[in-house]
Amino acid sequence: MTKNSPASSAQKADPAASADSKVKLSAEALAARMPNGWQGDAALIWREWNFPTYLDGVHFAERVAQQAEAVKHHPDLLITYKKVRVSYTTHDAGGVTGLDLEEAASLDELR
Ligand SMILES: C[C@H](O)[C@H](O)[C@H]1CNC2=NC(N)=NC(=O)C2=N1
Repeated sequence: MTKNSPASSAQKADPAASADSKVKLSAEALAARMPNGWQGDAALIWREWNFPTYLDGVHFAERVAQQAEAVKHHPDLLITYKKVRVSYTTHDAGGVTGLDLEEAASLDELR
């Protein structure tokens, strides 16, 4: 691929397409690439957000779910009072992949 060639249509259409969702990351690779604010291990990564109201958390979870459906990569969502925990793993790979990291890093803008 030459330097100036445009990204493939698949990458433009589906940003998650660029992240490898097939290969489970090693613990070392994961430690080096863990997105800010996230924690976990090679099996699963998670992060919690606090909200002023319960419904603010529910609406955040809805935005996360909408994005998940768009990219066909679905986190677990635990909605509790004024708090939401999002957990990512790639079921098809048996653990955390680059796609999980990419999706996790993107959620701050949905807050
Ligand atoms: C066909 C469909 O895209 C796949 O089953 C997707 C759905 N959402 C998914 N979400 C997650 N977290 N892991 C997967 O392996 C996965 N696979």
